[in-house]
Amino acid sequence: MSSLKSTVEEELIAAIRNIPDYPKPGIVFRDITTLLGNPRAFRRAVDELVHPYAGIGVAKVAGIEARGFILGGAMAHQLSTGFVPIRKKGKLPHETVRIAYSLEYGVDEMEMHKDAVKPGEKVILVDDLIATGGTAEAAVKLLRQMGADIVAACFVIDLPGLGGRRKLEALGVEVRTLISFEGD
Ligand SMILES: O=P(O)(O)OC[C@H]1O[C@H](OP(=O)(O)OP(=O)(O)O)[C@H](O)[C@@H]1O
Ligand SMILES: Nc1ncnc2[nH]cnc12
Repeated sequence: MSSLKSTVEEELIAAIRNIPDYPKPGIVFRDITTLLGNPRAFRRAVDELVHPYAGIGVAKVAGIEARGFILGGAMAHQLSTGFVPIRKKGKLPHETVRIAYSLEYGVDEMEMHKDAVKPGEKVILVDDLIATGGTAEAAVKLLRQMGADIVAACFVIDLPGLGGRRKLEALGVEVRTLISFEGD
C-alpha cells in the first residue's frame, strides 16, 4: 500500500464517528455524518470512489437509501451520469420491482423504478457501508432484473468480518471499498 493511499485511509477513518450499541446493543455504528460534514474528507471519499470509473461509459450510479443517495449523487455529478435511487418500500411513485432482504440488524424490503435503467446500461452501485451484504445483494438483484450491467459495487466502509464482500463477489460483482474496520 502506498503512503498516499494510507494517508487517505487514515483521513477517512479519522472522519468517521463510532457509536457503540446503536441501533442495538453490541453494534458499533459507523456514522458517516461526520465525514459528510468535513469538506475535505467528503471530497476525498467521492474522488476515491469515482476514480476507476471515469471515461468507461457508465450510464447510471445507483445509490441505496439513505446514505448511498448522498454519495451516489455526488458520484453521478462527477462522472456525468444519471442517478438511480434504490429505496425502502413504499416511497417510489411509479411502477417498481421489489425485493425482501436481511441486514446486520433486521429485515426490510427495497424497490426501484422498473424504468430506472435500460437493459445493458453500465451501472455503479454505491452505499456508505457493507456489513453482511444483504442490502447490496438485494440491490444487485433488482438492477440485474432490469438488465443492468453492474460494473462495480462501491462502499466507503467494509466490515469484513460480516462477509458482505464475499457475498457480492460470489454473484460476480466487483467490490471496491475505501476503508475497513476489522473485528466488527
Ligand atoms: O451489509 P448489510 O448488513 O446489509 O448492511 C448495510 C446497510 O446498513 C445500513 O443502512 P440501514 O439498513 O441501517 O438503513 P438506513 O440507510 O436507512 O439507515 C448501511 O447504510 C447499508 O445500507
Ligand atoms: N455497524 C454499522 N454501522 C453503520 N451502518 C451499518 N449497517 C449495518 N451495520 C452497520
